[in-house]
Amino acid sequence: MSQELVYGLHAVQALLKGSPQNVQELMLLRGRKDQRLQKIILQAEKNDIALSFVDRRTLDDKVEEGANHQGVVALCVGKTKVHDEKFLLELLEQLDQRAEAPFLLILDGVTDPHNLGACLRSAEAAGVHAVIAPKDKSAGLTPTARKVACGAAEVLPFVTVTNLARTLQQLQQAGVWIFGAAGEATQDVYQSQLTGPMALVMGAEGSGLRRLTREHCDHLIKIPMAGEVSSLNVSVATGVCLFEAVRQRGG
Ligand SMILES: C[S@@+](CC[C@H](N)C(=O)[O-])C[C@H]1O[C@@H](n2cnc3c(N)ncnc32)[C@H](O)[C@@H]1O
Repeated sequence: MSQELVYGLHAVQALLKGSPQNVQELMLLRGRKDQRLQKIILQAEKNDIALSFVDRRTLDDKVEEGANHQGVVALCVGKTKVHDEKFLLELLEQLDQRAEAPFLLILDGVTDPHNLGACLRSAEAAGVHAVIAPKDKSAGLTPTARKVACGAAEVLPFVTVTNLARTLQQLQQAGVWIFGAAGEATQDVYQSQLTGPMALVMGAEGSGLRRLTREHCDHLIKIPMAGEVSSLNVSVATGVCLFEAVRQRGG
C-alpha cells in the first residue's frame, strides 16, 4: 500500500480525529512549543501512533518546496478518501431516504491543488455533501490540496468520475438541478433559486466550463462584477456561490 503525506496543523488534527488508524507515524519539529502541536501529540499518544521529533530540514525535505508544514507531517497508509460514481449514487439514495436535498460542488477541470484545497475548505464549511471532479486533467488530493483544505479533505467526500457529462445526466435524473457558474451568464446568482437539490459547477482556471459541461447545465449563473477584472479566482467564486446558496437554504 502506498504511503501518503498529510501536513499542517489543521489537516493533521482532522486526520487524527477522523481516521487515526491510518496514521503510521507523526514527524514533529523538535523543540517547538505550541499548544496545537501539544494537542496533536496527545491525540497521537492516545492512538498509539509512533512519534518522531526531527529537525526542520527533515520536515522541509518531506514536503513540496516552500510548503508550510507548520512543524507536523503525518505518514499514512490507505487513507485516501477518493470515491467513485457508485459512491455518488449511494449518497443520493441516502439523502433521499433522509429527505435531505443534495448540495453538491462539481469542479470541471480545476488543476491547481491550492484552488482544489480552497474549494474543499469552503465546501465543507458550507455543508456540501460531496465534491465531484473528473478523474483526468484535474487536481487530485495531493498533500498541498489537503494542507490548503485545512482538514476538509479528511472529512468531505471527494468523488472522481470518468465521464462528467454522464454524471451530470445521472444527477439530473435524480432530480438535482445543475447550476454552472460562468462570468458571461445572464442570470445573476443572487436572483437564482438555490434552495432545492442542486449541484454547483465551477470551471477550470484558464478555460472555464467545458462546452459539454455547459450544455448539461440547467442554469448558468454569474456573480456580478463591478470593476475592470473579468473573472474571480475559482475558489473565491465557489465561496460566493456556495454561501449564497447557504443563505437561501436557511444556513
Ligand atoms: C478564473 S475563472 C475562468 C475564467 C475563464 N477565462 C472563463 O472564460 O470562464 C474560473 C471559474 O470561476 C468561476 N467564476 C469566476 N468568476 C466568475 C463570475 N464572475 N461569475 C460566475 N462564475 C465565475 C467560473 O466557474 C469560472 O469558470
